Amino acid sequence: MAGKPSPNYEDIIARPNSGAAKALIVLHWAAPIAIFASFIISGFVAACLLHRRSRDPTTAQRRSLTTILLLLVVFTLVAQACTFFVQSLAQRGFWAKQDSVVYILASLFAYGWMVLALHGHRGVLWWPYGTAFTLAMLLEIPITALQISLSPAHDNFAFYRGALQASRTLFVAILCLSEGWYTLQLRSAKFKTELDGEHEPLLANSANGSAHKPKSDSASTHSKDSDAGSAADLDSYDSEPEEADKVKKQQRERLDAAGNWWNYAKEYKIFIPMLWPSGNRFVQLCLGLIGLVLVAQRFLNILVPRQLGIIVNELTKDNGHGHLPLQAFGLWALYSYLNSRAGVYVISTCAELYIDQFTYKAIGAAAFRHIMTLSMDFHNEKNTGELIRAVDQGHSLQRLLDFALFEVAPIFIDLVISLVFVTQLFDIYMAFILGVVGVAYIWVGTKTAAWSIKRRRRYNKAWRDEAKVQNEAISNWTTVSHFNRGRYECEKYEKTIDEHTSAEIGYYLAYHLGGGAQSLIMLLGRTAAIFLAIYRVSQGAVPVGSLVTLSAYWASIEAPLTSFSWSIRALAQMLTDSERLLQLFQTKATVTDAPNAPALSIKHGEVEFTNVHFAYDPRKPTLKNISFVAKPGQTIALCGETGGGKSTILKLLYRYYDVNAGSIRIDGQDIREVTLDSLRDAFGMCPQDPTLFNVSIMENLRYARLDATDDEIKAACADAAIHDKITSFPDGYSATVGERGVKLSGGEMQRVAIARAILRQPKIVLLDEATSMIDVETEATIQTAFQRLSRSRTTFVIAHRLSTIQHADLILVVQDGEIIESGSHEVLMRDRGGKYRALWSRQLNKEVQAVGRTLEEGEGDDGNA
Ligand SMILES: Nc1ncnc2c1ncn2[C@@H]1O[C@H](COP(=O)(O)OP(=O)(O)OP(=O)(O)O)[C@@H](O)[C@H]1O
Repeated sequence: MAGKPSPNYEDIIARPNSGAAKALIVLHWAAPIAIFASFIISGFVAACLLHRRSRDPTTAQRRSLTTILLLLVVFTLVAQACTFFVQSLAQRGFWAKQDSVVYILASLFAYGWMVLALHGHRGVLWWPYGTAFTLAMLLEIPITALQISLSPAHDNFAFYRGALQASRTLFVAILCLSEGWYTLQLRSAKFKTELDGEHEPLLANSANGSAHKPKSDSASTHSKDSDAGSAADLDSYDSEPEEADKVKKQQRERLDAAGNWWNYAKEYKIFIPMLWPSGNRFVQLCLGLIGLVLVAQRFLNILVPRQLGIIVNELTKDNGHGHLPLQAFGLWALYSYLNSRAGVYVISTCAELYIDQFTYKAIGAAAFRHIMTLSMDFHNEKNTGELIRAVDQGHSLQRLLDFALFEVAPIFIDLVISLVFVTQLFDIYMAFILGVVGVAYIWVGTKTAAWSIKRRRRYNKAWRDEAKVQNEAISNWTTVSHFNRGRYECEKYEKTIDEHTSAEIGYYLAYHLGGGAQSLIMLLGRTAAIFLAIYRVSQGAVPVGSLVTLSAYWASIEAPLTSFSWSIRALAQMLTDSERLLQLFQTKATVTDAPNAPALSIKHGEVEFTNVHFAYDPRKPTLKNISFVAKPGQTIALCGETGGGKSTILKLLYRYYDVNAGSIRIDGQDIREVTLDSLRDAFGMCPQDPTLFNVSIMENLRYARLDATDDEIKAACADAAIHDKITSFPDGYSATVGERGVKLSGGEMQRVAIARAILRQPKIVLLDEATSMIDVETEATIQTAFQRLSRSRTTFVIAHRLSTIQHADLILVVQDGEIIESGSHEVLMRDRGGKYRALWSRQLNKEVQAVGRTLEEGEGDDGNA
């Protein structure tokens, strides 16, 4: 080490070689490090243990008192530093002992950090302060005792330093006591609240809703905001179920606001299987290669500037003698090449490409698979534009693995290496400058990240809103034009663009201002380090090559710090962007396979509904006590007024939803106890409003049975009375149908859907108003195909046109979620007061009136003629 020994060592302390003096040196080095480490570690532990930042009414007062006392501590340190400075000016040859300087500088750093941390958030996490103050008091007392006992007599400067040291110990003791007092106060307040709670009724959310109301505003603030495992959690147990989600959301927001990254990041473990290539040897090899390159880079970062210093030292030694340091230069050239983008970096950048592609596929495929397995309730609520953007933004997680392994880990290693290297090159003061610059740089980076994350969230929301408005207007263009709302939609869209751009500016301003502040810190640090290096060279303490090495090495110091701060911001951005993807993955399908469920086996096709109850919304029952048996091969018709629950019966049979009570069995097997795939494979469904993919008609038809031949598809189309129509299109079966089939008429779409059902040759047929948009003449043709399709297959038909279901084996009349009549057409028609008979007569009346009107119009025309 190149440190200069103290010229007047005895001036500073008496008995320099005594055990007491040695103990003081050890305490000087250890105390600030231990105090700072205890503060950081207990902060980390508190965050992991879900301790919340306290925002109770005493926080402001407690924070002010702690700040004042901490500033007094800082003042004593600054004053002590001044005594050394003034003494070095006043007494020639006086040089402060290194351990005393390190003690003062490092303590300044530790207490200064605590003051800043105290004002970083609205709330304060007090636990780390309590730990650090207790430790500080335990260490400052022996330091004070040793310092005073070792002070030389009649030395004014030593006397002042002793007095300052003693006052600092006093301030730290007051800090300790005040922490203890406030903690006890809070404990007793909390205890009192709990006791009061015992007098409240057990059913907190009683009918009048007043039982759980806080007694006063301050009590409410206290219960919500006090620390660890606090009343916020209790609130969530006591609230109404629908409130629970809201409370959870608020809790999460508080965790965000508290900066509790550990808990926030823990939810992301869901993505680990997508990021870690457990089954892919090649990608694992790529990861291994990157690891090797990282180790090599750590060495090269030091070897290149060190070699330059060696060249300079050789040149200055033999200045003007024509000696060329060829070997040193050759090594420098080799190290520089290896450390360049043409060297070992090529390996890591190529390997990264494969890792990125792996994660891209893993995340994209998993998200898509998850969306496809979600149940109908999710798909009814979803917004397609938002969903697609959530998956897109979720891809930023791709960088997460690179980030964790190849950026964060090397940064810490680089920082430790650089501290050791500059200490070895110069002295502990250089390492101190580096440490302060590093911590200040990272601190500003962290603050900027926290500052910009809120803006980033707003920016993301504005971006999604813009996509949502755009998507809705474009996909509902017909409705927009029906109501001539083009201008209204344009204005609405422009507003969302304005919100998006203003949120974008807010975010990027925060981002760039933070970057500027960090650059300034780096510049100041560099200036201080170079100045110290020049000073040490001018003193002859180190060779000039060390200055050159430091100058060249500074880039290697800056790089990890810059990427650390970038990485924090990138992590914040990645996590924010992927929040929605996380929510998506956390959404569970409500209809799933039971564990080890067998496949459905259909021998006869008997379907039995037993006391089925169901509601989309628990407040309004949709189906009540539905029971019937469909014998194998029978056709069951469902009719009744609109909204009665007919389609819901088919949806339950298809297991779009699970029944709330009762059961549905096929050949004696409860449909909840067989696999969904095997169940749905058994059905051929013709929905009320079929939709088609924007591909050719042929491809749309083949979707029903992927291995169907062209001839089979054409035969099915002929049965569904659509073959001739398709061949009349200019492109025939190759014609594309437009988005969701808009190029086909409603009747044509229905016939394509019928052809699909015929092609599928299912075991059970479900026809939900399959011919509602088809004219009577064509329907008669299709009926023959239906009869063929439903022969020896259990068939369910929903139809409003009763003539189409009169031959059904069993007709169920559904009204307000109940089966009010059942039987064959003949049986139901016999009941004079029955609903079915009434429906028939109403429909017949309508048809007679229509025929009458047609005849009248015909006669009128004849008369006119
Ligand atoms: N996804 C849903 N969420 C909430 N309520 C729904 C949903 N689907 C249908 N409903 C409601 O359930 C009730 C029954 O609807 P369903 O579609 O089964 O009636 P339906 O008898 O088939 O009517 P229609 O003859 O008009 O097709 C209606 O009141 C409807 O508004």
